[in-house]
Amino acid sequence: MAFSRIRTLDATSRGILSRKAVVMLCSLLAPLILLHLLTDRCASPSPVRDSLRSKRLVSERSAGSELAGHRVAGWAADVRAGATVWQLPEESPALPPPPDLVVSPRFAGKVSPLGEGSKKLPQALIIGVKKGGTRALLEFLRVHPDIRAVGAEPHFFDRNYDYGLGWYSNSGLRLSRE
Ligand SMILES: Nc1ncnc2c1ncn2[C@@H]1O[C@H](COP(=O)(O)OS(=O)(=O)O)[C@@H](OP(=O)(O)O)[C@H]1O
Repeated sequence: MAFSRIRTLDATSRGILSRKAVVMLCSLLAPLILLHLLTDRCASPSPVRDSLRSKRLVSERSAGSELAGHRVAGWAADVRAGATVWQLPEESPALPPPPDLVVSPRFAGKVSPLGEGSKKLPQALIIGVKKGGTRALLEFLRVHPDIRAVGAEPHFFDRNYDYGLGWYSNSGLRLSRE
């Protein structure tokens, strides 16, 4: 009698346990599947970006050379890498007109002791997180007589990359000395 009661209890607890296991498994799998779907969605290519970056151009290192149309010859990245791959836009029909660079009133007119120069791509970039002290670094570097620094942050890599190097080099900034 007592033995059969124990067997009945065991069967019941086994059922409860298996149901709990199924529920736990589902609650573990559901967020994983959701995460997978979300990451897939984020990683899916943008049609605009794809159409803009369909053309690739390998530029060889050539210090001091200038950008001519879609032909890129040399830049600071080349100095480090030896050669770099640029994805240049063939056309930009879907993009809004490129933004004008707005120079902060604090730095307006502060170009460099070198005065105006020709439009060239920069030979060095300052990259940093917000409030990381990049402005202070820029201002220290600007004091050097051989360094010409921009007064506005072009935000080329984070906001305006799709406008291409043409926009970057012709964005109204005189970036380096002739
Ligand atoms: N050397 C040094 N040591 C400690 N802190 C420093 C230094 N140089 C700049 N700062 C502080 O950095 C803040 C500005 O950083 P950013 O120029 O990157 O600002 S911004 O994100 O571009 O607006 C700004 O901080 P806040 O004054 O709190 O805004 C600066 O005071």
